[in-house]
Amino acid sequence: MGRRAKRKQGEPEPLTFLPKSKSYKEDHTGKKRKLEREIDNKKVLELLNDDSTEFSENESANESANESENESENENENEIVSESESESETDSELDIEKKAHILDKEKKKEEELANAELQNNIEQMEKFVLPNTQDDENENENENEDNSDIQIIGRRIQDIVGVLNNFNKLGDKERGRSAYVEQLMKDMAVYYGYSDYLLEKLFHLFSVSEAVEFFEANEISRPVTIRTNTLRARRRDLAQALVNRGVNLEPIGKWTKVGLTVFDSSVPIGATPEYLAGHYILQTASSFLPVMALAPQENEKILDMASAPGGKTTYIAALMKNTGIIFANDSNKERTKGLVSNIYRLGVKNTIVCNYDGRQFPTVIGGFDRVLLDAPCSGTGVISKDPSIKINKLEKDFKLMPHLQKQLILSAIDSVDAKSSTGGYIVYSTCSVTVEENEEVVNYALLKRPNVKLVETDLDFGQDGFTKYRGKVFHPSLKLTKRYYPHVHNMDGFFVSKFKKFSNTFAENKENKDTEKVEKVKKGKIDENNKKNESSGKTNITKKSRPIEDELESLGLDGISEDNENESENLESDDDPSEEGSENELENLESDEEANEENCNLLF
Ligand SMILES: C[S@@+](CC[C@H](N)C(=O)[O-])C[C@H]1O[C@@H](n2cnc3c(N)ncnc32)[C@H](O)[C@@H]1O
Repeated sequence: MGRRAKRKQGEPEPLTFLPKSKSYKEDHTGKKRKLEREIDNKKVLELLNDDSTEFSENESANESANESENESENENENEIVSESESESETDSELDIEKKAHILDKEKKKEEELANAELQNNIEQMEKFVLPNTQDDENENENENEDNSDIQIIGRRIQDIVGVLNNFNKLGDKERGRSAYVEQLMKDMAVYYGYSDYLLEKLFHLFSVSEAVEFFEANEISRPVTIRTNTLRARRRDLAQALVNRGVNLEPIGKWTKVGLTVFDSSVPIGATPEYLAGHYILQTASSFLPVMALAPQENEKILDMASAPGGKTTYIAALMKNTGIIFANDSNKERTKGLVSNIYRLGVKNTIVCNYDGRQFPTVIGGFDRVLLDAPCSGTGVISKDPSIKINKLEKDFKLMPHLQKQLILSAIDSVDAKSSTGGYIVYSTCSVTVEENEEVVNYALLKRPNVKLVETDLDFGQDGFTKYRGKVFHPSLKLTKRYYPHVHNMDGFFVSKFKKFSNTFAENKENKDTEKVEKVKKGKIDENNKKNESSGKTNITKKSRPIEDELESLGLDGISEDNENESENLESDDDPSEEGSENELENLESDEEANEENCNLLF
């Protein structure tokens, strides 16, 4: 296990020599932050007044917990509030703006001082020589008897970064920049406790300074965030109820009207009456993004292809106001239990839970208006939550996982009806930041399915996806995909892409189609089924006019309803093709490794 999986007492301080990105610094100011939050709770609630439109009118407000006041009273209250809203908002905004200005000034000053100090350090630094021999190491250790190895490595990381930031002046030209970078990666792998393989993979996503920020951010937990379940509550009412229970919170940011950041709480946030009544779900901020990009509409038919434990499914249901129908699928039967319980708790009534291998979906049911594929992934965006990823993910995983992801993405595309009057969209997301699991998978889908194109995610922040990476060149539209990083956005690392399917056939690109057929024959049964459909010029699309009930009956699935106590048992029927779960699925993929290698090279 990594030596720095969790910072312990006596361990060296975080590497603070680099000016931190704005959002990162803002959100990790500890005690000072907490005091500010306590003063501002009233203002937060005032600012939340405009949330009233969020609540689904279809649901009874009587289901609310303690704050279940008469709904019409609430409506009247809202009207009154909205009359005076602009005035009070302006006042509070002005107040907040003033504070923000003061904070901005302080921050600027701090950054200037930090930069000056950094420059000073660089200038005063003697010419740094890379550690060469064991003797050098021993010498260092003797000089700093009090210091542990890890502290020495920490300091060396700082030194090397200093040199690399001013290589002309401080670097040894003969040895070259790459020798320093190599040493830096070795040291960082030890310091942060990563396998050399993963550290290198992640390191190359960033500039040197940014890489250190990324690895540092992975040592710190992200803020706890919750999503208001608008099927059962308004954010403002929820915030008020939680503040009354001693919870210190504020809206996550302007980009979401349903999210709240919880700074601290005198009650367990996963066991409040509001939680048990389904007014909110604990959900990381970046998990909101794929659903926002999907933009589900009321009365649509939507597939959530890899859905357990249901954070995104239940958000989709809320945006659809419990209308239409969602197929929430997951190949892992065990995990569907959590999905079912979230669906019940949050009052979702438009969702069917099913348990197929997502790669089979086009042979099961098709004709979806939208499909979300929140794909299984290596989890390199959530290392702060699961530090075991630092050493557990092997080279093999970064071949097998993209292989599965590529099969799933084609299946997701084939499950959508391009003729949908309201949709025809596919969102592909992962909580990983590696290029193999993101841009390469999307690029592969574009190549294999010329009947789709990438479109804007409509997410108003995030970094653009890579159009080239370490010698590989992707389709220029990859720029439309979005990347999220812990050190930049103070949320889990995430990737979001959105496709529009504009045709149910893909005869346009004959060359690709032929290549694809050959590969499909290689791959066997599932793809044989697809091939039959393709030769008829169609992807697998169930007629949309067919009543949902018939479709469900033919699948042996009934809707989840409160009347049917045995529902989840029924859903775990024995015709599940993927009982063994994702571990074994990946094992099975090994025989296809050759084909995978081939696919990885198919770049635009
Ligand atoms: C990232 S998690 C999904 C999280 C979920 N979307 C949410 O927001 O709560 C990926 C899921 O994919 C499932 N999975 C793995 N292989 C699959 C496959 N071949 N078909 C369908 N689901 C699969 C895993 O069981 C896991 O629950």
